[in-house]
Amino acid sequence: MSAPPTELMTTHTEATRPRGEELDHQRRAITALGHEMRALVDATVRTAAPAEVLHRVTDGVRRLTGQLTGRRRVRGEIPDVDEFPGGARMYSPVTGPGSPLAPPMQVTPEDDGIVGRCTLGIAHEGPPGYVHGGMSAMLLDELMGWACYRAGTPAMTVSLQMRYHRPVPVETPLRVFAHVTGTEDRKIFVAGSIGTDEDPSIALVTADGVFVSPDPARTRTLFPNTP
Ligand SMILES: CCCCCCCCCC(=O)SCCNC(=O)CCNC(=O)[C@H](O)C(C)(C)COP(=O)(O)OP(=O)(O)OC[C@H]1O[C@@H](n2cnc3c(N)ncnc32)[C@H](O)[C@@H]1OP(=O)(O)O
Repeated sequence: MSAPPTELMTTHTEATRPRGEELDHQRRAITALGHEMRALVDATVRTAAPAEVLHRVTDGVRRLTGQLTGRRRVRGEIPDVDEFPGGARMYSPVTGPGSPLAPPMQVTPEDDGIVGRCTLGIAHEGPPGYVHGGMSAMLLDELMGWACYRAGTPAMTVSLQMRYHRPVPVETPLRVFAHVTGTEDRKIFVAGSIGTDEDPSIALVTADGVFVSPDPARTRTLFPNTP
């Protein structure tokens, strides 16, 4: 019998999902590769190497990509190493230690809200020396989503109003903050800000968001692979 098309394959069953030591081992390996990939991204956007070197590196990277074989995750599939919603997301573009795109931001609950810490690099630059405005929105959107989850209501952004007061420096430890300011039925109102770790009292960027907790039927349609 031939193998089913990749897009029809299901995720691992509960019985085959890695646990304990095996899960830790897999997550450490994912984190190590993510770390090296971020170093590669940083080197890629900084280098002034001549074209011959870039061509040689391109060939090497293509060979490495070819080694990442095995079954490939398909759209909507929740990785076996993740806990969704509200737990580890190894490949999140914001918090995922396995993502070459993520800073990654470390998230810690605090009494009055939720805090994210990260340092962005030149790969995240907009104006020279400063963070791209879309990156600031991405950090805040993610952390404001965490604030909703922490308040007991996983929710999705329906509106995010950004205010850019001062430019956010790259290569500088940042403190992102989010807290729920109110709720109204399925709507959650969240405020957020970005400052530097050194002087978090100066808000460089602030945001007001409206999040909506989808009703159960909508959640099942949007996330059919959620346990
Ligand atoms: C579930 C947890 C997942 C967490 C993952 C991490 C998330 C990180 C943050 C994100 O990046 S989320 C990704 C970006 N957001 C989206 O893709 C959401 C796209 N929007 C939708 O899919 C639907 O709008 C949604 C499922 C969220 C809600 O659809 P529903 O059909 O359940 O709700 P409905 O449209 O009836 O709206 C509910 C209420 O919100 C109100 N509303 C909708 N859009 C609004 C808006 N833009 N501003 C203010 N209020 C708004 C709407 O008027 C209504 O108010 P009332 O009940 O008082 O009438």
